[in-house]
This record gives sequence, C-alpha cells and structure tokens, in this order.
Amino acid sequence: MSKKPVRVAVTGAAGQIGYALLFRIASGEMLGKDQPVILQLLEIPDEKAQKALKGVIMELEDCAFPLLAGVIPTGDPLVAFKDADYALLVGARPRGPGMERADLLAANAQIFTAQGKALDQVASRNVKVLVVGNPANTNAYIAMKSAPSLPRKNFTAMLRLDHNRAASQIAAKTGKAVGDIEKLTVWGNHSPTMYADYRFATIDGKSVKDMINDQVWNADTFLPTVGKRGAAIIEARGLSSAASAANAAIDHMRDWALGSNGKWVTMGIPSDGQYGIPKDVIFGFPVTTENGEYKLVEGLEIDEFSQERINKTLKELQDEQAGVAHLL
Ligand SMILES: NC(=O)C1=CN([C@@H]2O[C@H](COP(=O)(O)OP(=O)(O)OC[C@H]3O[C@@H](n4cnc5c(N)ncnc54)[C@H](O)[C@@H]3O)[C@@H](O)[C@H]2O)C=CC1
Ligand SMILES: O=C([O-])CC(=O)C(=O)O
Repeated sequence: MSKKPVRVAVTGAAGQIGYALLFRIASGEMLGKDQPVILQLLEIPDEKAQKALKGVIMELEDCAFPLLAGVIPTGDPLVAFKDADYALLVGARPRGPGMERADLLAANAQIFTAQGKALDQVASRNVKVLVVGNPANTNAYIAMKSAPSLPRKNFTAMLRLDHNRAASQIAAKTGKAVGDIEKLTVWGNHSPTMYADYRFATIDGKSVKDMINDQVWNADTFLPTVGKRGAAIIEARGLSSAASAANAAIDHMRDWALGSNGKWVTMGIPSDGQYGIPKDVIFGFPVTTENGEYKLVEGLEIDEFSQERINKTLKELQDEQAGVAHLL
C-alpha cells in the first residue's frame, strides 16, 4: 500500500536554491522513492515573487512526478506551515559581493521571528525544521525561541554544505574517494569561523590526520578554503552557491529522516551544554541519526588548537545572539 503523503514547507521557493531543491524533493531524493509529498511553498506576498513561484510550479507540473501529491503556493506563513512535517527555511536575503553575514542579521531576524511564531501555531508538533537562510545558525535560534511550544530539538541549521566542502577538499588532498571518508565534522557557525575537523576522520579505517600529516596545510590552506568557499563562489559566479546548497539541504533532511547508518554527519543543533557550548546555541556538531532522531557524538577529545577554533566560532555566535536579543 502506498504511504500517506507528508507535508514539506519550503520558504523562498522561487529563489535560486528553491529552484535547485524543489524538483529533487518532488522526485523522492529527500524522503525516499516511496514517500509522496505535498509541497507548501512560501514566497513574499509580492506580485513579482508570486508570479515567479507560479512559473516554478508550472515546471513542477510538467515533470509529472509520481510522488508529488499536491502543491500549495502562498504568501502567508500560516498557510505554508499548516500541519508541516518538514520545513526548509530558505527564504532570506542572500549575501552580495563584499557583504558579511553580520550585515544580514537585523533584516533576517524579523523574517525568522514571524516564521517561528507561525510554525509554533500551525505546524505538526514533530516538524523537522532546517534553516538554510543566512545567518543560518542565528536564524534557527530566533525561530526556535519564537516557537516555545515546539520541542527545541526540532530546530536545526545547515552546516552540511561546510561538511561536504571539507570532505571534498580532503578527498582531493589524499587522492581517495569522497564517499569513503567517515567521522568528519564541522564545529560551530556556518560562517568563515566554522572549524572543519578531520582529527577523527578515517578512510578505509585509516586516520586521515596521519595520512595528511601536515598541520600547516590544515591551518593555512584547508580551513581558509572551506571557510571562505561561499565567498569564493560568489566571486566566481556573481551569485551565492545554490545547487550545492540545495544538495546539502537534501543530504541534511534525508539523513535526519531516514538515518545515517551509523555515519557521522554535521548538523547545527541546539546545544544542551556539551563540549562547553552554552545551552540553546545552535552549533555545528557531529551527530549520528536513526529513527528520525539525531544523537550528538559525545566524549571527543578537544586539543588546544581545536579549543581555540571552537571558542572563536562560539564567540561569533554569542555576538550574533546578543545582536538579536532585543527582538526576542
Ligand atoms: N546555510 C548554508 O549553507 C547556505 C545558505 N545560503 C543562504 O540561503 C538563502 C537563500 O539563498 P538563495 O536561494 O540563493 O537566495 P535568492 O535571493 O535567490 O532567493 C531567496 C528567495 O527568498 C524569498 N524570500 C525572502 N524573504 C522571504 C520571506 N520572508 N518568506 C518567504 N520567502 C522569502 C525571496 O523572494 C527569494 O525568492 C540566503 O540567505 C543565502 O545566504 C546560501 C547558501 C548556503
Ligand atoms: O556565502 C554565502 O553567502 C552563501 C553561503 O552561505 C555559502 O555558500 O556557504
């Protein structure tokens, strides 16, 4: 018997990430090839954006996806999030050349307060929320704080693009297959301060750190390359990453919903105080996922270099939080 459709809300649905994301959700790449979906698509209530959304929906129709059980376009978060089982909060103002994430904080805080409140009012109590729109960690924090009746654990931010970028750099450096890399993680904020950490990573059971054995490469090449990759893509494309961001969103939600089979993945999740990260800070952590739940990998040793990096990315997140405190 076929499964009951689930409701997937996507905000910013007519944007460039939306365009790279919706077709993959509708084809079953996110929730499985046997899981029908109803897409609930939010765009700003502006004629141009709603018209563009209409065009995207015409294309969705033209794909004749067997798993697409319905599409609801709207300009109202209360409609978009009604009974939503999954919510991908993509809509936000993207960063342009020369802008840093902090510049976007105030504009986006308003969006995520309103959307958090709407989720609180109408979404499924089990809704799985992924915030992609930047600054993603702090936007997820704002949405979580604006939705007090939903469990905190339902709110996550996207660090998966950083994780995938780090994996790809390691594969290139070691000459090994990217799919064979295990136990990689990225700590902290989705920003250039994030700390991509391969100290525990293995390929075919062998230590990646020993294979690379080059702390200068780690500090001076690897970390800046991964940390500034978003800016490098903006520089090259004149637009921020879209296909790779959509791909990371699919990876994040798929693993959360369907399990990571024991593999570590990176998710931005609300801290419960682990690794000295204060409660509620949405921080990139290594997790494993099973039965629709994520579980933090605990007890990893943090050396001095790592602690410094973690402190730096935490400080940035705490500064961002302080910058929006008056709005919550
Ligand atoms: N966490 C991550 O790893 C990454 C995050 N991003 C972020 O994702 C966000 C979206 O990027 P793009 O799709 O490239 O931007 P875009 O500008 O192409 O699309 C954003 C869409 O969101 C819509 N939007 C704006 N405010 C909205 C609201 N309140 N409700 C509903 N829709 C709204 C806009 O009308 C627009 O269509 C940006 O904030 C970008 O910085 C991008 C890449 C990676
Ligand atoms: O840098 C940006 O603005 C887009 C982004 O988050 C990324 O590509 O990591």
